[in-house]
Amino acid sequence: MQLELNHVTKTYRGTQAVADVSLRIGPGVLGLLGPNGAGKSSLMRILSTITRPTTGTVIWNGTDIVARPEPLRRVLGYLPQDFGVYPNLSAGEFLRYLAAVKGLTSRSAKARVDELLELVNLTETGSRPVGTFSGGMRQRVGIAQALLGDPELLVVDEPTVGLDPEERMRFRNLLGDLANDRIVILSTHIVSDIEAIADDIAILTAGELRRRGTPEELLRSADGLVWEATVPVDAVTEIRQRATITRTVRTAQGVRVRAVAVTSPMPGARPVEPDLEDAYVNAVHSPMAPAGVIR
Ligand SMILES: Nc1ncnc2c1ncn2[C@@H]1O[C@H](COP(=O)(O)OP(=O)(O)OP(=O)(O)O)[C@@H](O)[C@H]1O
Repeated sequence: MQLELNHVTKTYRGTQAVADVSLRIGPGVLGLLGPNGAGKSSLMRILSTITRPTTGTVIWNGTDIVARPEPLRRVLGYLPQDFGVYPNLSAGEFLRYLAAVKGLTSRSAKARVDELLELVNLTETGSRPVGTFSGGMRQRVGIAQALLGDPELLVVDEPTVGLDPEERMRFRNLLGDLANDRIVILSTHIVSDIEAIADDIAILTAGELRRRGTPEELLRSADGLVWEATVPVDAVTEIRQRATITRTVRTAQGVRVRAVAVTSPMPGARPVEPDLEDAYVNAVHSPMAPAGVIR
């Protein structure tokens, strides 16, 4: 099971959304992390064969998905960012409808839908229309529809947008559990969405792959670059001009500032261990790192 992107670019009428991205992806969770507009959705639409790359190739188990999309489509589950539901149908009705569209027989569709409703914890919603569901419940319907065909490749685009913290956590756990024997690609701009479940992280910004590695490798890439100091409130604006601030906490003594910089960016700063948020901010804001892509 391997997905391979070779020098993939995507240009929309003059806007370069994806710039020369090469990646080899195997089983497990790949967290695709990047700010808004980084090109995550464009890349995911390419992987889902919804759109074609402008240049470059995408190879699924040896087959070029642009020339022959069918082998990948048969094993693909996709949850797009703008996933829509038929609001008057119940979760079961909606999923059985999609199963029929996918070509499942009504008997196997019923069994599969019941199994998936159980998996995403929506069995109890009965005949309640999906239109009355919370954001988190709708996203769980979205994941269930992506899993209808028991996909080998599951692509989920910013699935935690609009979820409350508890729903977000449940959703993350569900995705982590699903990754055992398939490739799960999850895009987000929130580091904590992937921190606990991704064993592989790719950071994209302005269409470029800035870093690729395990969480440990990414942490190491920010070693020696993270500083903390408590400073007067009015010093923060000036520090911001010299360093990328990743966190500020008000304390009785002033503001505790955490910042990423090559050298100490403020008086009295002490170096601290980077966390993944620091490593992400460093990857996005620093010029292309000397090491470039980690692997
Ligand atoms: N269909 C399109 N036509 C023209 N420009 C597009 C189209 N889709 C995306 N873009 C542009 O390509 C760039 C990358 O967008 P993309 O949606 O892939 O990024 P993203 O990382 O998913 O961001 P977001 O989280 O905001 O969706 C942006 O500048 C966007 O405006």
